Amino acid sequence: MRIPFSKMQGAGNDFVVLDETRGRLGLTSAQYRRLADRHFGVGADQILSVRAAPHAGVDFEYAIHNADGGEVENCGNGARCFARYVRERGLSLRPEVRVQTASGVLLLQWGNEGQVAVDMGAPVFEPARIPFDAAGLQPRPCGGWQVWPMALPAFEAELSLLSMGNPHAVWRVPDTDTAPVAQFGPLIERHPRFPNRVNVGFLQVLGRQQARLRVFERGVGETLACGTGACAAVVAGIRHGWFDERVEVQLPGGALSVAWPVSRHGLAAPVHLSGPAETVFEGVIELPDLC
Ligand SMILES: N[C@H](CCC[C@H](N)C(=O)O)C(=O)O
Repeated sequence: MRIPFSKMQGAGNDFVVLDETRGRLGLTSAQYRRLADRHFGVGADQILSVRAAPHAGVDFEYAIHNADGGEVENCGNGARCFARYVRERGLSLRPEVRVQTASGVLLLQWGNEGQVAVDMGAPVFEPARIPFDAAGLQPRPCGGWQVWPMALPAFEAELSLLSMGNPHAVWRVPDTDTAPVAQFGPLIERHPRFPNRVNVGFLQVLGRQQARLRVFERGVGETLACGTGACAAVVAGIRHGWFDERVEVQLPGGALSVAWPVSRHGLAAPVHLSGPAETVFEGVIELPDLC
């Protein structure tokens, strides 16, 4: 199957974007994996599928598949690339675009110098909705929980858990350069208390409006940036009292800006994410039938 695609990136988090506005391609999980493969395919952290609006309340639908082929609920960097994609292709010239994802509706707004702002919706803290199995655990103050990763010597960390439509665990570390991302990222990602697995953020607080972050993403591994991960880290830090309500987050691939106006709207306040989104190249791939 010959498939045209756009290769895009937001702060180094990279995507293959497919136009399914005239009908679905019907790809299998194995075909999504092949598209994401950096040796046998195009190479990407996620595959984004742009689809026609499923109902009158939104302008488009957007499906997200991780490099492991699994479909997921949300992608913040992908949402900004989505906005650029539909604008560059003339699919929408509106300054604001409403997009249905598997976890809800995102509002995308064009900013200056190619920046795109996304209303990512409100964070969710109830364990059952993250989801997180909290049986036998007492919540620590400010939303932090204590989790013991399995098959490890006495290892214990306080992880702040929340959902941005997709599940996140945030671990504050003294220095992201020395954070145990490769060692503990996969173990926490697959911890049995996370029935849908989890994205793992390693957060360094630089000041009340500055942070550094590395993210071991569910279904991918460490990426150069994670938009929902930046949102989760800032929300957790605000709840802990470490941050003001707008934070610049430095990730290995670039900077993202996150705001959560919780003092005005409470915990149900929407999280706003803004940052870059660029098209790297266009291409066509001959994709084999893979089951
Ligand atoms: N790996 C994530 C999806 C992509 C999130 C990330 N690329 C972003 O920008 O939010 C998950 O499994 O929930």
